Amino acid sequence: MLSSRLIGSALFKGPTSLYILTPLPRVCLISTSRSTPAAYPIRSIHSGCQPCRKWIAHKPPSSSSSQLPCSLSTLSPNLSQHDGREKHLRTMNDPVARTASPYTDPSVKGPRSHLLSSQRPSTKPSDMLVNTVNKTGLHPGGVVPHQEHTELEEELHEKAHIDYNRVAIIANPSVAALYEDALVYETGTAITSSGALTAYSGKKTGRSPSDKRVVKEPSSENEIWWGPVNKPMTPEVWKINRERAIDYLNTRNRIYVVDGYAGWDEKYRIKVRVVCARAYHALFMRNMLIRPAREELEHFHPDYTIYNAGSFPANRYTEGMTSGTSVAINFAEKEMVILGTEYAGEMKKGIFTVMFYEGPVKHNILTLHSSANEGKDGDVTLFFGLSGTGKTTLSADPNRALIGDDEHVWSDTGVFNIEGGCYAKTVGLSAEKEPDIYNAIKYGSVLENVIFDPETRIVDYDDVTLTENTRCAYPIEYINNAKIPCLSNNHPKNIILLTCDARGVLPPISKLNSAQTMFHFISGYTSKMAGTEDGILEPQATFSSCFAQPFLALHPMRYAKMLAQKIEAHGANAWLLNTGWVGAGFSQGGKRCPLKYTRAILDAIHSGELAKVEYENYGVFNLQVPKTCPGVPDELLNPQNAWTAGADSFKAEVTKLGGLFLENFKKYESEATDDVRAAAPVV
Ligand SMILES: Nc1ncnc2c1ncn2[C@@H]1O[C@H](COP(=O)(O)OP(=O)(O)O)[C@@H](O)[C@H]1O
Ligand SMILES: C=C(OP(=O)(O)O)C(=O)O
Repeated sequence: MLSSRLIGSALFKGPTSLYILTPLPRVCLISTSRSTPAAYPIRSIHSGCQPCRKWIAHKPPSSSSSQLPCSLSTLSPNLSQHDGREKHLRTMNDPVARTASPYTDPSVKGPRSHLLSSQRPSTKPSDMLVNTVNKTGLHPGGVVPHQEHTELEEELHEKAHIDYNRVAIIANPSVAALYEDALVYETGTAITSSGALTAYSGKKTGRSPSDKRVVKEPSSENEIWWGPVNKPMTPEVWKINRERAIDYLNTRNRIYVVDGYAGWDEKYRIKVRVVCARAYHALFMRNMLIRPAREELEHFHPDYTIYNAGSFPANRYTEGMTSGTSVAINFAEKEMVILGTEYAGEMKKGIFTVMFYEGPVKHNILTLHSSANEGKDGDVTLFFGLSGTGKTTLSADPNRALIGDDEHVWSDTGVFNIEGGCYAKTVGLSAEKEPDIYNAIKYGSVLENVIFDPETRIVDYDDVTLTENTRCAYPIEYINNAKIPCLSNNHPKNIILLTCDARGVLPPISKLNSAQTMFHFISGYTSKMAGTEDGILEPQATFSSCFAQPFLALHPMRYAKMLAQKIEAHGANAWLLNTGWVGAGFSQGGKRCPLKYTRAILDAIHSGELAKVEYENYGVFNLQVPKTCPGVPDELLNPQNAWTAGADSFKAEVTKLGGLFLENFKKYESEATDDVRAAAPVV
């Protein structure tokens, strides 16, 4: 029978855990997995119960269940009859393999096992409970007066005053453990029919660029591109916000730590630690960072740390705060603090900004807001583009190996991905149109803000009730033809500047000369699509230099000049590809260029066929437009021929857009060369 204090009304087992439902409104979660390096402290989930803070140690498979803390054998006499299953639980691997070195040997100890003390605490049940005091019926676990800490815990305590005696620090947990915690503690989480965890990010369902701040401090002050993208924060305000975030984390019963790398090239990668309050955020970053081998987690000391206290607001009365949201980066302290937004994309884009700073400043390498893939003969294509222009969709190509979907670096030896995962938009997703992405949404993936059927848990990807910006984050190896490690030693052969022109006047594809490439890279024109940024509800013309303005740490011309040098040195072909509206604009009854045509254009670029066809000049923008392209109707290729909303409106729209380009370029004109200035539209 169950121990009288823990007698429960029901008992069920998950893959790594034993749940004891007690008559009180509480659930006790006892990890039974001794193969999972991130073993949990035994603690009750409801807020009032003092945790039993002994770890379940990793035992060799031969050890009997009686050696488990709290003696599972006395809790359930039937357990011994399930030896086979127990053995399976003990040896079960984390189903989402670590990219670098899949962890297959259960005797390999994870970071949890690395206690600072030479003596591991006893796991004998009698010893385990002896040290607890003040046990009551309400708090049967009592209080543990003393405990030892892992290296990781000591580091968090020292650097950030994380109260490791009160808060359970769950370091690098398994996917299963994160699922369980998210489901138990976080409103709006569920498992969908395909096995993904779906989470709700609360009020903020997109990034908050106007709440981003960079700490103004001597080491980086002269490098940063100060202005609306990088608004300064004083070191004093930084301290206040950081303390507020840490105070919040210290009020939690459990916090999560995820360690990983940013950058697949070992020479340039940075070590990142995420400290957060939500299991959903931990799983998101586990997917998005490069997952280190288990042994590398043993003594992982981060270069950069993110403190994500997104469920707690910034104090609006703190100097310089314009809302309850604050996303702040400190390049001197190498830290990032998030308050007042639970949108997970802030973390990945924060690390991206770090790479936009560290890449050029420290290593003279070029950080790119682009996806990348590689053909069978090793030819690399980069797809630059702002949010929603098609980086993720178009880089997932059954004929080409995926290097990455969003963030890359062009170094002197080739191209490497910064991330270990992809963050795909799921609005309108279907198995037919985007099979690679659709099939990647499975166990281990994190869906964000989607709507699902309460009975079947089938997701309706067309339902935008919570946001247009529904997303899924999955490890890159979930894409079948991902190239792992995600890098190429070849320099790009094709550079594709993606734009999503909601006016419908830019051609679906144009060939660019090098001056035009620089002009369009510096301009970074697209229509901002609804959703990804807070407050954008319909397409809006925007110019975002280097197709990455919200993430740039340095002046755009620094990146542009580096790109010009690289294109010249390596002789890449460049193209402007409009994935936006054809036939007419968004408001005039046009439609988005069907994906099949965009894909046909890319196939023709990669096969070399498009380079061989006849071209014509497209006025105002002076772009070279192909007259034909295999798999695409001829009339679609020239917007003037495709236009259905009347010749006058076409002329007006082209002229208007040309004017917007000219107006925007004024701020870069003084630094541009004559040929780049001459590549501007003529209106
Ligand atoms: N012709 C097209 N090319 C690319 N994407 C398209 C096209 N038509 C519609 N889309 C949709 O636009 C969105 C592009 O988003 P995504 O690929 O995630 O962009 P990014 O990675 O650049 O943010 C996807 O939802 C995709 O299905
Ligand atoms: C996650 C983002 O990037 P993208 O939309 O390009 O995937 C974002 O801009 O918030």
